[in-house]
Amino acid sequence: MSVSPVLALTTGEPAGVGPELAVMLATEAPAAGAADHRVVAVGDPDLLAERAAALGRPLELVELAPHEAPPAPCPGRLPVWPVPLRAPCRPGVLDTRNADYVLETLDRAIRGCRDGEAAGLVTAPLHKAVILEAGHAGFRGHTEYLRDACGVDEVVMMLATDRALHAEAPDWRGDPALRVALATTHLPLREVSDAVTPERLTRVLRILDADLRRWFGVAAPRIAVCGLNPHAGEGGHLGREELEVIAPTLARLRQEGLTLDGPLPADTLFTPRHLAGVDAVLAMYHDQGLPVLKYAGFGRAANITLGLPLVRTSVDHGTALDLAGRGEADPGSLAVAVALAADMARRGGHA
Ligand SMILES: NC(=O)c1ccc[n+]([C@@H]2O[C@H](COP(=O)([O-])OP(=O)(O)OC[C@H]3O[C@@H](n4cnc5c(N)ncnc54)[C@H](O)[C@@H]3O)[C@@H](O)[C@H]2O)c1
Ligand SMILES: N[C@H](C(=O)O)[C@H](O)COP(=O)(O)O
Repeated sequence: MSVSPVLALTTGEPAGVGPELAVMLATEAPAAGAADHRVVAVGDPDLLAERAAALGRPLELVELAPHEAPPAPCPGRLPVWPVPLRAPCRPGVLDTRNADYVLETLDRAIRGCRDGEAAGLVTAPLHKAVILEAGHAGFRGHTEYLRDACGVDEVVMMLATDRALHAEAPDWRGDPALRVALATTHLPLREVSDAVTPERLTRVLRILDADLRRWFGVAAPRIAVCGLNPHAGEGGHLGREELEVIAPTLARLRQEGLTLDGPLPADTLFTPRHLAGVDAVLAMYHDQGLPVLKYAGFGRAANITLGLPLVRTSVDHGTALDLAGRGEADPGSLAVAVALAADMARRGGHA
């Protein structure tokens, strides 16, 4: 009999919606047919109790000692790996004193995955600017932090709509399936062109191909690759990255056996005819790919970090400071992120 995987859920920026989304998830009955798993929140128990009270949701918080097994899942009960806040927190009000708290929750969860306490990591949103303003120069996001913490050279950010999570369901009638991976992640636009190198594209596409097989059960991935420039460079008249970098790299990788379309003009790639039969799209930069994905499935999509030695998923949204503490944020993406992490853990995680 398979044991239900334990997932560590970091509750993210304490002034954002993360803590209350964790409360919502813990107090709602799982959807029929939902994957079997046990969630352990990583954060300040008093903060979670406060948000549960504000939402009027009774919640029993069970503080776990290191390596203590969480109890069986039960709506209204939330096991916690406790990490204390550094300063009192009001919803919607950022405080640089809590930046180290956010990073400590992540470190605790990473340690838990490495030590076999958890089979995967799910992250609620953090606020990048407050971490930078607290003095963590160079901080870019969870994705890059996990890359460095795990000591790997490259990771790939991919967001997927929940249709993609049910690829095996032939009667699905929901949003179109879409998986969008990024060649570059949190970079100012003026640095993107220099970052699109043959070396980076090669690493990213190899990881994407391998992890679609490993985590998503895609036997022979077909990946559509965007150009960088309008009309994929218009034959070199609107930029030469397609001719000099992207196309030659794709040609080399095809010889390795990867199935790659492109480079294709990004404006028409995201249309049903071009997406038919495609398992993932590789966009060259953040706002080339993610607006399309979020238009198709905001609130029903998850963010996955590929290329790590551990399972990591996240929500498709940020800290939503404007909604924090009001109980109005949609927990849909967090539910998808948790279900996907459980699925990935079953396919090949650690614990
Ligand atoms: N996974 C993550 O950690 C993650 C993801 C995206 C953004 N961020 C960070 O979050 C911070 C704020 O970013 P932003 O303002 O660009 O994006 P945001 O997603 O926080 O907010 C954008 C809009 O979406 C709405 N929204 C967000 N989540 C929602 C939810 N669950 N239900 C209903 N509406 C929701 C907000 O109210 C807002 O109107 C930034 O620091 C950003 O870097 C973190
Ligand atoms: N780029 C992501 C998004 O727009 O949803 C987001 O900022 C998350 O990044 P990390 O998971 O790296 O924090």
